[in-house]
Amino acid sequence: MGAPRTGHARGVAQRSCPPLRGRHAAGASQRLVPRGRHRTPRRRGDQRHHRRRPPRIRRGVSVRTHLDHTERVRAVLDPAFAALADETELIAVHDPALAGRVAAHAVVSPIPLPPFDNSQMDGYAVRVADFGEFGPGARGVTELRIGRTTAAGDAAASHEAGTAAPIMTGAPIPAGADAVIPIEQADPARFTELRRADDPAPRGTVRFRAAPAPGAFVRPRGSDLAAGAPLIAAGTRLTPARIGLLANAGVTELAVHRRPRVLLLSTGDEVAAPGTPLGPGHVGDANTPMLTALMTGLGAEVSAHRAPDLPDAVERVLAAHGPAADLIVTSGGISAGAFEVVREVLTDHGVEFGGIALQPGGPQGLGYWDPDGARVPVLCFPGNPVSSALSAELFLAPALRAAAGRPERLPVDTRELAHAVDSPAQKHQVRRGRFDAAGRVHLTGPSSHLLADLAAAELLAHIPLGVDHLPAGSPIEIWRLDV
Ligand SMILES: Nc1nc2c(c(=O)[nH]1)N[C@H]1C(S)=C(S)[C@@H](COP(=O)(O)OP(=O)(O)OC[C@H]3O[C@@H](n4cnc5c(N)ncnc54)[C@H](O)[C@@H]3O)O[C@H]1N2
Ligand code: MOO
Repeated sequence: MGAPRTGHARGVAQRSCPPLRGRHAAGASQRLVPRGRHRTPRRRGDQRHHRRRPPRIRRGVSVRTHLDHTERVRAVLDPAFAALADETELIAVHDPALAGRVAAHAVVSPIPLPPFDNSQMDGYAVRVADFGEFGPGARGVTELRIGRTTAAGDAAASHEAGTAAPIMTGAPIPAGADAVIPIEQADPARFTELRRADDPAPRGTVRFRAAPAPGAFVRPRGSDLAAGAPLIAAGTRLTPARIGLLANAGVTELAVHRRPRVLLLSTGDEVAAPGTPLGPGHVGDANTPMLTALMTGLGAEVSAHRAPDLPDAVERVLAAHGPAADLIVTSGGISAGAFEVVREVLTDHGVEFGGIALQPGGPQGLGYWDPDGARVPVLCFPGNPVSSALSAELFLAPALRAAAGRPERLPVDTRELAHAVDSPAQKHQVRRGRFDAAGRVHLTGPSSHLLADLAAAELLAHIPLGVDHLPAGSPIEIWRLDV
């Protein structure tokens, strides 16, 4: 479904960003209200119906929808992240640093998995033919001499006809045996004679009440993966199971994509460094560790810096750390105040700033920092912590997830609102909330300083552009934070 278009004529980064492509990465939010529902004539006093108002977007003030902005951000970030695939590094499969990285190439298995036929159970390896007239599955007592024991780690033995050879889980099936009977199904149901290769010959017998099917409890060579079959495809994220699989197949190191390097710059005279006592008018720096955690968790390598509201200080951080970055992310200093240092400095570099029809996250900046032809993508987020966090989730996280081989979006669902809610019709509002015992959605306040509510949130709820009221019981699209 398409986004409601706002018909803006000017916009953020129109000149400095590549042309739009047909992405609708955030388009799911537009499914919030069922199609046509708002077209049904509303009866007076019908409280179950939401109110949809035509969005009022002020012309000429660079306002665009969050979907428009998403497309523009992706047009900047996707090529930058795609270029990282050209640079690879080798990481040992047993190095914990491999977790979450992205394989640069496809890898095929040099061996079959498992590499040899082996037992799925502790029990006796047998030949089905030794069960004579009873045949597979038939009942009747068969007594066999006890053969030599094979344990996990032993080389495959040779099976002597007419014996039941003790075998442990994972041990190679002796050549000639074709089934395993679990010890619980033997009589006696415990090992009475365990003689390994170099021990004296085993003695005694064991009885079975049923003949096994050929292949019973045998894990055949190659039954997990054939030799030459793909272990992982190029672009695959290294999950724990994939790392285990590579190691199981004997792969010792792997070429992975280089991680995106992000320069994070948090600005504000009031933003206190960690560990410093809060002076008057100061606030603890929430955004630096919050955005660092988000980006690191999505596979980026973050170099975080703080600068006061002084253009020279911002320029210094950019000059020192910008050239090594694949992306520059800033927090704060971009709205309408008198000391908007990020906006001031980066406008001079060609980054464009404007308003998005989104709350929180209205002010945004997008473009490139390009002092010496470096052309480093720049994303500027507003300083309010919830605005910064949601901007990162809406605009940056999907691109990082795509680069990291993950699903781009948080899990999406539609739930019932537990209470009525109002929203500014001229903005797409992203609210935070929790589920009640019945799975209905309770929203917390809309303000972008409510970080404690975000920290406790189980969901982000979307109230689309044009909707100014949703009655209790309305379906509402949510993005799950609790999974
Ligand atoms: N006249 C207008 N004023 C504002 C508008 C507007 O359109 N017209 N937009 C408002 C909106 S919406 C937002 S969001 C903020 C964004 O402002 P900035 O990006 O310039 O951010 P700052 O002013 O630097 O900070 C805003 C707020 O956030 C706190 N902050 C900043 N950095 C951090 C940090 N690292 N950790 C914790 N808290 C931080 C800062 O102290 C401010 O309270 O502008 C509105 N104003
Ligand atoms: O956009 Mo601001 O983020 O609403 O508070």
